[in-house]
Amino acid sequence: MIKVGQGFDVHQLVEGRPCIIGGVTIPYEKGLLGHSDADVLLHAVSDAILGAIGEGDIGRHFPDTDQAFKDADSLKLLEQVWAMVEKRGLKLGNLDATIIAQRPKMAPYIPQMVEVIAKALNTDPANVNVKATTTEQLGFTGRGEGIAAQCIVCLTA
Ligand SMILES: Nc1ccn([C@@H]2O[C@H](COP(=O)(O)O)[C@@H](O)[C@H]2O)c(=O)n1
Ligand SMILES: C[C@@]1(CO)OP(=O)(O)OP(=O)(O)OC[C@H]1O
Repeated sequence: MIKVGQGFDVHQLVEGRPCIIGGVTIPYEKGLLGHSDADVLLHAVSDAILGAIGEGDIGRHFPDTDQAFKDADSLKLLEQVWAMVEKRGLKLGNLDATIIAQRPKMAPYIPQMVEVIAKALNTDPANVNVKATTTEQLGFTGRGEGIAAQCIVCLTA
């Protein structure tokens, strides 16, 4: 049995916030704005997993109206999402994600992001692929106003 899900998220880039992507704090002049730590990649990963198991999205499980999730560590949220998968006796087949950002340069931090995500999902890093693209200076990502991420996951019995 195979279950697939996809996730997509966007957060605004603003001054005075840390830039946390894939559980890694990236040195940059701006950071992502959100109710939680706004880790756009971990949110896309969480939504893909929730989609695969038919459990809606992270907003349903961790509402942004709940002070409990103010500045929440998105890695902890992902761990809670993954516990729902393990409860169903499923494991990760593979995961593929894309960060859409003009800047900062993600490549130096991607190996660490892969390690973080693989550990949270109790899997070999070989099953986790993270990549990045600019939008060639087009649109909100190209203007550096925000960062987007998308993810697809495959879960197996
Ligand atoms: N924020 C980013 C964006 C891209 N990369 C890497 O650069 C390569 C070229 O990007 P294009 O948008 O011109 O295709 C891309 O394949 C990534 O490896 C990055 O590290 N950080
Ligand atoms: C993660 C949550 C948690 O409060 O907050 P945000 O950081 O605002 O992130 P978003 O992707 O907009 O939606 C999910 C929220 O529930």
